[in-house]
Amino acid sequence: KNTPNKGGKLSINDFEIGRPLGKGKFGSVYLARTKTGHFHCAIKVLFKSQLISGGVEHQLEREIEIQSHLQHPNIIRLYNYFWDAKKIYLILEYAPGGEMYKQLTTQKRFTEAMAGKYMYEIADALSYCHRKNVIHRDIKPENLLIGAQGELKIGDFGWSVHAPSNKRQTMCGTMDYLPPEMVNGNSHSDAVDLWAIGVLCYEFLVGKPPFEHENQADTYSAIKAGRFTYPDFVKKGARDLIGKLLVVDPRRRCSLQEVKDHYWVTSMLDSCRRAAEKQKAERAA
Ligand SMILES: Cc1nn(C)cc1-c1nc2c(-c3cnn(Cc4ccccc4)c3)c(Cl)cnc2[nH]1
Repeated sequence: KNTPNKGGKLSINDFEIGRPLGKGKFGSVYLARTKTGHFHCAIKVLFKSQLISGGVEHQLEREIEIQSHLQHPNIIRLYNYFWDAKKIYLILEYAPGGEMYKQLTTQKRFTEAMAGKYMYEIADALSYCHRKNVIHRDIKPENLLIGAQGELKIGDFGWSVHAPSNKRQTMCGTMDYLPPEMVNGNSHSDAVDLWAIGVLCYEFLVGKPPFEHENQADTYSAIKAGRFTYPDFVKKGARDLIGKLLVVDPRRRCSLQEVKDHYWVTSMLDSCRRAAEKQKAERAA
């Protein structure tokens, strides 16, 4: 019934639920809007029973704790959460552009301008996280979304649910993004995110990750050796940046600030901004 909620306690009755956006092991994500004000959001519904049988309730607490305190234009906001007898509801920022992974699959690979802009945005988001002592540890296209202005949004802090579409076969537990120190079982630092954005940049430009091999053993050995090759169409500037991130020794990887200041990233960012200006001028004309 549509009685406004009493006493201000937020509940699912304050929202109108729309189509499913993502489905997964522990629950689903729905498009939703508030009954008052029609504010659009994404509601992630998780089943307590499955969280407990999955032994992941503490991970959820940590993810909520982390994501509710992060406020950055390239990170999906966690506005609020509440629960009822059987479920936990996370009220998340809605990203109208959908999943980065789907964009990449459809386009096969991104232009240098798009890849460079995305690299700036994710480096900015991660340096914000690292300043708050948060390591993402799970950067990959499946965990990225696209905002209303086509900007990259880190969509999930370790709680990825699978969208209805069938994702990459190796999706659950793809190890393409694992850095050598994690493959070797060594302790890891925020440098794991540096390695992951090196893999991401390569995949944005090439359409597949650099260490992908038929069998796991070859992927592991390629990662541990930092062994990969570029197709001819990958240009010098991009190779320079990727080469500074895909460094086996985590201490020798370039910093997020160096990614943001990298000559290839800044020149791609400028060309994106010029293209956007031109588009805006044409629309206004
Ligand atoms: C799907 C989809 N298509 N379109 C047009 C918009 C969306 C959309 N989905 C979301 C979603 C959404 C849905 N599922 N998931 C799980 C997930 C997490 C990270 C990457 C991918 C999937 C998140 C969110 Cl939280 C927030 N905003 C979203 N927007």
